[in-house]
Amino acid sequence: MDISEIIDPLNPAQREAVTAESGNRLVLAGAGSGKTRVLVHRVAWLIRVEQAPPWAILAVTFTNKAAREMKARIEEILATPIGGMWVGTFHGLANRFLRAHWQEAGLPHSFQILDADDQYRLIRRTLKALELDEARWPPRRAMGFVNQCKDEGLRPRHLDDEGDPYRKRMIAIYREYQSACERGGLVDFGELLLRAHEVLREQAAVRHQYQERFAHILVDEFQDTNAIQYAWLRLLSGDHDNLFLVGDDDQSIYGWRGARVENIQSFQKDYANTTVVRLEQNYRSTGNILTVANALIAHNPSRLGKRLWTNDGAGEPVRQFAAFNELDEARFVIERIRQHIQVDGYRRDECAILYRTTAQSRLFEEVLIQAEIPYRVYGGLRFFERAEIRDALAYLRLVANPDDDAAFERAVNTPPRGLGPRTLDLLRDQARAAGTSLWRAARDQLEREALAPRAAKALRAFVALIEQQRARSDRPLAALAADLLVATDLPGFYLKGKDDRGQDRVENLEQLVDTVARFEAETSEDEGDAGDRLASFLAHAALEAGEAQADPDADGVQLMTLHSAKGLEFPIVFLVGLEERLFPHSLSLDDPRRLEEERRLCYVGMTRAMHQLYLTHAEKRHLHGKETYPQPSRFLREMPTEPVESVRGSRAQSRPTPQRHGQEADDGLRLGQRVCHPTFGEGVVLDCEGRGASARVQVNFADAGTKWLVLAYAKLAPAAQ
Ligand SMILES: Nc1ncnc2c1ncn2[C@@H]1O[C@H](COP(=O)(O)OP(=O)(O)OP(=O)(O)O)[C@@H](O)[C@H]1O
Ligand SMILES: [Mg+2]
Repeated sequence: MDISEIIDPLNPAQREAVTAESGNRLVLAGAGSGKTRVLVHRVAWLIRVEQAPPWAILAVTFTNKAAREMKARIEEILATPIGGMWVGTFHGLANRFLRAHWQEAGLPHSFQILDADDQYRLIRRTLKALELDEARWPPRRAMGFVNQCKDEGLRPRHLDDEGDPYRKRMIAIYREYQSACERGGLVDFGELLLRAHEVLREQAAVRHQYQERFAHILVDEFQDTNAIQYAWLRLLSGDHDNLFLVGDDDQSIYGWRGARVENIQSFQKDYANTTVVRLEQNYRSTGNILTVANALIAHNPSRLGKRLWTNDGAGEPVRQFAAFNELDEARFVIERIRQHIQVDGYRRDECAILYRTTAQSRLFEEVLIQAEIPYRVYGGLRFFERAEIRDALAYLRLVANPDDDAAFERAVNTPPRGLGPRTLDLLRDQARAAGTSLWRAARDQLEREALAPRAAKALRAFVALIEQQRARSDRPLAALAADLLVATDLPGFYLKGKDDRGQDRVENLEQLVDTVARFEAETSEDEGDAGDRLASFLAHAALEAGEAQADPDADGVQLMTLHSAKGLEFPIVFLVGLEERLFPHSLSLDDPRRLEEERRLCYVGMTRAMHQLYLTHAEKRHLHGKETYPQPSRFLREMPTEPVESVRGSRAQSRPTPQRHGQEADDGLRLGQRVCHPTFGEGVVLDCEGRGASARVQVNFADAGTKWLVLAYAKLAPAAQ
């Protein structure tokens, strides 16, 4: 048996983890130390050497993309397909489980997954049904409450209002929302996990079946599991001591969404016989990048403690750039990317721009478009989230399950059918009173001829459209999707629309038909039983909505939030917007625990870089519609000065007259002179450039940090010496 492919690419510590005998293992190790590699090779080892059948292995990844990559990599090592192995995200796996056990779970055969947007709408409808004012009971807060309860495994019946009227109301909203979900056969993301957990907990036969089946359970990014996910793992594993978990407490960045880094400690307590494996050699980043990242994360007090080292050289210094505004920042970044591509020979997709908030991508996109450099954005508006795609999906969902109220609401007047708000309100009232879906209420109203003739005609046409499509459910899915586009005339509606993206939207709709066809071709062998391919496509759409772009192969500069960069690596990384209130985010400033999480997020961002890391911030930025003068991020101050080098980049590009550096400014200010600014207080002149109206000075203010100011507006006065 040839095992060299499995163990040769590993160092001794990794090898030990990969070839370990059965028993619980926790691989606790820093960024880039090969945790994901160990997991992949472990699966290959189990199949090749321990002769574990693929179907006896369950592997959990953090994204669907990571799951696909893991599967591909294992198949490459083993040179054989591994169909039958369960590999996916917790949500994807819970979905798979519930599709197989819908009866035990008390769900309809073709239950529909609600994504975050649908969930939000349903919460709003719930508030309306309860006659609660959104201003007093913000739907986002209610949604957060529901999701948090589900992540902790709590149903309304488990909750006690503790005499608190606010909490009491939230529980009432949760209860009402949940019954609306039950009526429509709808399952939100939290419900997938909770429901799967309940089935395993309460139905011994099912539990035993899976405990027997999964001889090996492996989890990547364990530090970001929440309470219900951990409980789920415990049930699946039973007392088989077959958990192989890898994680890094310094990279726990989803606490705000219920992830519990404490699960790492709980695991060691709950399973006393766990062997902990540590990996300390980093294979990803240069010495300089590691030095700076290690120094930053050392500012977090509560760590399990580990240090990373590398055999590679120190490499380039980490480079820091202070832009004078966000446009200057974007131009600097794009200019550097151009150099790395043209001079150093990097590919575009080897350069990544990472930011804290999605809104930051827009300016980078504009500058990239101007520079004619292709790019791709992760985590922007993804294919399955676009309005036109959601409209088309709403029809598909009604075909799968007409009781899906969220889909009904979306489809019934898109394109407009002349159904007025009064008719719709009437349907909602009827549905609520009778405890049924909007679809049933609509049919009932039509049967009883209770509607005004115009409304009745419009509604009848809508019901007939859906029923006709339902009657022919044996077509291939792509044919169904194409027929629906014709029957609804969504393309015509968008072409006639006022917004100038009509053509774009029509192309997206056409792409949906292709996507459906591809899905069907790819899954026909895998999910054979799915008498319900449509339901499984819709689940796929809902689960994928969180990630992947339409064209995964495009070679473009990569733009993404720090959160979605988790687990990835790029030769060149730009970590941008390192400013107080942006990063760390203003919402985290008052809470030490959230501040630590922001620091971990910064650490995650830095440790994505292999060869070169840039850290940038702007001295002036439009934020929430206001012009602000942010302080550089505290994270910059927490980094050592040594392998960090300040660069003066392409300022020339955004500055009219770059000549005359470092001399005397037009109105006689000297380098090194102390000056006073009405807002920023006292500082020292560091640099001057330009003449006349465009003359600028760089001042290091004692309280406000270093800034470039236009002399004509700056109202600088010489400070008393
Ligand atoms: N023993 C090794 N020899 C050479 N390269 C390695 C070795 N182990 C890991 N690598 C490489 O180092 C990089 C980081 O590995 P990997 O992504 O598995 O780390 P990780 O610990 O999962 O990182 P993260 O914490 O960011 O998820 C990858 O490019 C991987 O191929
Ligand atoms: Mg990893």
